[in-house]
This record gives sequence, structure tokens and C-alpha cells, in this order.
Amino acid sequence: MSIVIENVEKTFIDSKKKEVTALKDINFTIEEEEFVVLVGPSGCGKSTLLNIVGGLLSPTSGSVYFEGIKESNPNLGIVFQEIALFPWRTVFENVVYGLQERGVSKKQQQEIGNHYIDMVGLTDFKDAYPKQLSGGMKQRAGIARALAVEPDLLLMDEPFSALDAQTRTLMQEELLTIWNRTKLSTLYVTHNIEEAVYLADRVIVLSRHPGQIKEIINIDLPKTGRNDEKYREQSSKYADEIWQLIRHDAEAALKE
Ligand SMILES: Nc1ncnc2c1ncn2[C@@H]1O[C@H](COP(=O)(O)OP(=O)(O)OP(=O)(O)O)[C@@H](O)[C@H]1O
Repeated sequence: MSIVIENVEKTFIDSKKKEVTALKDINFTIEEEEFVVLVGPSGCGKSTLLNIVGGLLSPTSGSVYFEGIKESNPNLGIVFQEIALFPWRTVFENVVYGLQERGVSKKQQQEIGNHYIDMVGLTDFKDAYPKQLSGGMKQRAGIARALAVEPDLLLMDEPFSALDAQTRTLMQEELLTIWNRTKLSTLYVTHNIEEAVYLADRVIVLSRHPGQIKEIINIDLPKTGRNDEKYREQSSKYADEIWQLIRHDAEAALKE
């Protein structure tokens, strides 16, 4: 599915009754089968923008079009930093929750649930409860749940930022493998530049106060084997370029 974000602006009223422009003049597209990553310093409006695209927040002005249709109701898969699995449901029951809600037959729930549980490598844990899972496994269950509704668009807000560095690297690799199988249009938020370069077709760099698009960078690397030695130099060039764009704003954010 292609998504067009047109002239989006978002203003909040802060605790001192002052207007805060969180986003201004936001224009970009997510093409069919494209993985777009939003990066920027703390407070630049990444989550606000993801929530607007996901229909969880309304823009103050501007519009989001799905397949050319304004404010339609697309099928979304959403993964947040803290995966809210139901503690009283098993992995399988959590994964098929959205399907149950839609009245999908038990047989189809079995097929679809098992398919995505296999895809995220949780087959042996399908009957486990969330408290029996590691952080990485919980994220995988959350990803399977988001995929199970067979969404038109996948929205991910810092899904791996609570994980330790090694688990995070493995999850990034897994996500790219899954993406190569599903080719879902994806909007992904992170403040981690290397993660952005590793995952993205395009990186949208936001600046802060107000959150505006500073630059859109095409990552011209293949989507398989991105971690190979031969792409290291090019990857770090992209990462440097992005860091130079963010650095000033990130320093300013530190001082607030
Ligand atoms: N409900 C709200 N009320 C008032 N201000 C808000 C609200 N939500 C967000 N903001 C402000 O909007 C700006 C953007 O916030 P947002 O959380 O989208 O940034 P972010 O880039 O996702 O930050 P982080 O990386 O720290 O999560 C910030 O200045 C924030 O304080």
C-alpha cells in the first residue's frame, strides 16, 4: 500500500497553556513495499508522526492518504517499544487476538497464527505465557501479532530499544528477514542511526522545534546481506551523514 503524508502539522498545548508546534510542513510518501525509517533527536516528533499515520492522533492540519484515499481505515499492524501482551493468554492466543476480534474462523486462526509464530521463531513457545518469555521473545510475539492481521502497513515505534545490544542486533536481522518475506510497507521510528541505515530503503531525518523534515536519504544497499563486510564502508558513510544532520539538534536536546 502507498501512503502519502501531505502538509501535516501538529500543535499541542503544553502544561503552561503554551502552543507547541510538534510537527510542521511534513510531506513524504511511503511507497508500496517500502521500508521508511524516521530518525531524529529526542522530542523531534517521531512518535507523534507515527501516531498520526496510524490514526491514533489527528493532525492539526494536513492529511494522510492511503492508496490515494484520505483518512481511509487501512489495516494496520502496530508494534511499540513495550509490547503489551495479555499476561493471561499464551503466545498463540495473543498472536490470534486480532483475528478473533474480526470473527476469523478457528481453523484460519490456527493456520495464520502458526504461520507467523513460525516466521518469528517461536514455534516451541506457542503455548508459553508472556511471563515465561525473554524480552526478545516478547517483541517477536508482538511482531507476530502485528503480522497476523495481514496489515497493509506496519508501524513500529522503537520496537527494540528496550533490548540489550546483542538481542537488538539479532532482532534487526530477523526483522529484515521477515520483511524480505512479507515486503510490507513499513514506517519505523528509531533514534538509533545504525539501525536506521541497516533497515531502511529511505531514512527521513527530522529536526526539532518544530519537527520538520531536514533531509530524506535513500539507502542504496541491497536488503539482504546488509551486514556483509563489503557494505560496511558505505553503511558507515550513511551513518556519518545522518549523524552530521542530527548532531546539532541532539546536543540542543541534551541541554533542555
Ligand atoms: N500530548 C502532548 N501534549 C503536549 N506536548 C506533547 C504531547 N505529545 C508530544 N508533545 C511534544 O511534542 C514534541 C514531539 O514529541 P514526540 O514524543 O513525538 O517526540 P519523539 O521524537 O518521539 O521523542 P522521543 O525520541 O524522546 O520519544 C515534544 O516537544 C513533546 O514534548
